[in-house]
Amino acid sequence: MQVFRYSGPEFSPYGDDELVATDDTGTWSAPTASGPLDARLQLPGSKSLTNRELVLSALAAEPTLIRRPLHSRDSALMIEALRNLGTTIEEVEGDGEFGSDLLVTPGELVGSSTIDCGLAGTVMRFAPPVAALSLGPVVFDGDASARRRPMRTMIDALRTLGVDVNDDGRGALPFSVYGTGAVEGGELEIDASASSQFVSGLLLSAPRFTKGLRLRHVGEHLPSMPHIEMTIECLAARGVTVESPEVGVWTVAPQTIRGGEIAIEPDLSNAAPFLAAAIVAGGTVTVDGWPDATTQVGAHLEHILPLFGATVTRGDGWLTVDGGAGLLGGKDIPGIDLDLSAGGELAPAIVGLAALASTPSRITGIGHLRGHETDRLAALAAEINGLGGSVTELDDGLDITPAPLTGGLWHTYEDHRMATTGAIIGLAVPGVVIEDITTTSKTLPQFAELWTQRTLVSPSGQTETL
Ligand SMILES: O=C(O)C1=C[C@@H](OP(=O)(O)O)[C@@H](O)[C@H](O)C1
Ligand SMILES: C=C(OP(=O)(O)O)C(=O)O
Repeated sequence: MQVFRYSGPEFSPYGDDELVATDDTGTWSAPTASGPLDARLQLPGSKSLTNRELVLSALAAEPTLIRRPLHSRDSALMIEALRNLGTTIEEVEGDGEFGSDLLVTPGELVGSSTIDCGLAGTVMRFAPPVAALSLGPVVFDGDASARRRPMRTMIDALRTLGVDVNDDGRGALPFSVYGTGAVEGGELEIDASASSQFVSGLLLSAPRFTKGLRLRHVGEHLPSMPHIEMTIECLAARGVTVESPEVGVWTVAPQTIRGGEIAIEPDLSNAAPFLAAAIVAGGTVTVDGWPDATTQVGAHLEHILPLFGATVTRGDGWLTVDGGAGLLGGKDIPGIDLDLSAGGELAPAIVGLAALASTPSRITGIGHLRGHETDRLAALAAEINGLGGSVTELDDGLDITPAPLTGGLWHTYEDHRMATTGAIIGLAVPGVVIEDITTTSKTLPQFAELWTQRTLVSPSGQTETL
């Protein structure tokens, strides 16, 4: 097995032991695959589950041991945020391949701090209701690009609940939450069409509101429903009942949030580029640790990837994608027509595959991706078109027409999923240079290592083309 290491910024040729070409700025020459894969890998924990469990552990009545959590920028920011609010979080030895377990001991919630949200939607939407429960002012800010992400719904929601919030009127970071140690709660209407995380953030803290919460979504769209289901399931596992008397309405009575021991599933959304690699290079990619039942939207890959001609098999704790000969072996990838409103998080990888398809694709229901790490619709269109592709932006999606792609610089817009989408395309298109592969540290710091060492390793143990 060859060893992953950073090397110079120059693109190609890859020496025998130069698996990854990246420099201090994160520039990375995406490896091309030369033959069918036979890869099997494990992935670190789910960002969405880790950050929910961290919040619930901080709000719980007793300590929680979080097993096999994600260690990444987004989880580190959440840990820091909750520590600032009075929670004790210790790293303890665990059995996971990707770092320590976390022992979370809830404390009295205190304010008087500044919380750095980075670019993490989960931190900027889940932590403000916790700050509202704390005593003292809390300033929320983040990366420059985070100041473009929608926050108005949360700011207005907290104000409606009687919490004093000070912002500059843009409905975005930065803002300050003046917690008084308690939130009364009660009836609340919000428009969560820009992000499901507004619903999740409010539901996570709602059991600690004096009167609980009756939350109604009044907007036209509600994206990412599986993520709301995930929130409800995480609460249920801690003994908290959330009722949904009608679609778009949730009620939570004031209840105790239990601690205990919680194991985090692998991040199935981060499995998407690895599984997509089998469709491009051919052969098989297996992800171990695949849960039998899950609320993670990545589970939908089992049904989405066959639309691109793959055979997907799921067994006891694993999922395999078989791409047959693969695009590189002469097998065409069919285009697809898909409403991805439930799984917007998967869209960049799906669009990456669609850009390599032989027939047109239309991906819709993802207008809210304009408020993700970057305007993902604009970014995907610009980067694929920059390589010679033909992508048109729709109000709520993308039209992708087949066109021959050539190598070039793939900009990443500080977006982890832009980087991994460039890697998918780079498997088939020589000369794709990812502007900054370190953006993957947001949810999968090991991406480049796993991509080169685990995915592109042939049965003989030799790394394909590298
Ligand atoms: O609650 C969560 O953990 C998430 C919800 C979704 O957000 P949106 O509803 O804003 O798309 C998803 O895209 C994001 O990556 C994670
Ligand atoms: C939209 C995403 O992240 P966030 O949690 O920052 O919203 C994502 O990971 O695709």
